[in-house]
Amino acid sequence: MASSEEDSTVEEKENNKRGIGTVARTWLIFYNIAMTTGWLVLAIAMIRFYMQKGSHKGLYRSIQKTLKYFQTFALLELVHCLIVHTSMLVTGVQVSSRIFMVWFITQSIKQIQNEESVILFLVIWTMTEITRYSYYTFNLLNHLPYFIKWARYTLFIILYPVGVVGELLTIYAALPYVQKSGMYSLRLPNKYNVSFDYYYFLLIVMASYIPLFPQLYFHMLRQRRKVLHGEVIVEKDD
Ligand SMILES: CCCCCCCCCCCCC[C@@H](O)CC(=O)SCCNC(=O)CCNC(=O)[C@H](O)C(C)(C)COP(=O)(O)OP(=O)(O)OC[C@H]1O[C@@H](n2cnc3c(N)ncnc32)[C@H](O)[C@@H]1OP(=O)(O)O
Repeated sequence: MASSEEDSTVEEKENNKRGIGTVARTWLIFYNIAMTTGWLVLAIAMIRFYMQKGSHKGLYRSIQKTLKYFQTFALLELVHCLIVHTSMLVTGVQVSSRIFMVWFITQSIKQIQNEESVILFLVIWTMTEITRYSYYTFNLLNHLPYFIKWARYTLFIILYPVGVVGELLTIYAALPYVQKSGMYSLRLPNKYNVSFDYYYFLLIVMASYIPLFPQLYFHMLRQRRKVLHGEVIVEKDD
């Protein structure tokens, strides 16, 4: 009895430290378990597909539903910024670039779905998200194994740039199809009198990785120093 009271006091103290209430904490635990499970299902589906077919061709098609579902669900992370200590700007860039890759590139341009680069970013995203969501879950439960904490704040050093390479190569592979089909583009003359060229938009998106990706990467390096080495870091307000 005494011990369970002590446990709940420790838990309350941890929650107070994070500044989140019981309802928010319960929701986050549910969300993080659901997301860990989703990305684990994706990992198993990819491994099974590759073992059965011996090729990556058709892999994206076979997992697209699960991917779309769980990556889109991650939009909720923008709402979570209101309850956890995280930057809305950093989260916004991260989530929107992923949604963009799934819906406006890979899903929209069927011809590129069998590119190796698609498998590259899918594998990298999957490894990252299984680690990240299991870290959040165990952390919220106050039972965080050190290796998960270490993996969360170390694997990204390699996974982040490799994931970016996969994404950029995929957008690059999409360019000729976008140019040829004129998809999502609006040519003049039209009744709105505006023009939009998705091909050039994609070139701008690719170029925007140059200023934006280092911000995300250095943010994670600062988080690493804070969490693994206990450094006190003063972040600028977003
Ligand atoms: C419309 C066209 C748009 C085009 C835009 C083009 C932009 C191009 C640049 C973008 C490039 C991105 C490429 C990317 O997609 C490639 C990859 O992802 S490759 C795979 C490798 N990736 C990673 O390793 C991802 C790393 N990124 C992240 O982890 C997050 O996304 C990030 C938002 C960067 C994390 O930042 P955050 O500040 O949240 O860090 P922490 O995880 O340390 O969390 C801080 C505190 O918040 C608590 N927290 C956060 N979320 C939760 C949650 N769900 N549940 C519970 N708690 C949560 C966390 O515990 C920390 O709290 P405390 O400090 O109290 O412990």
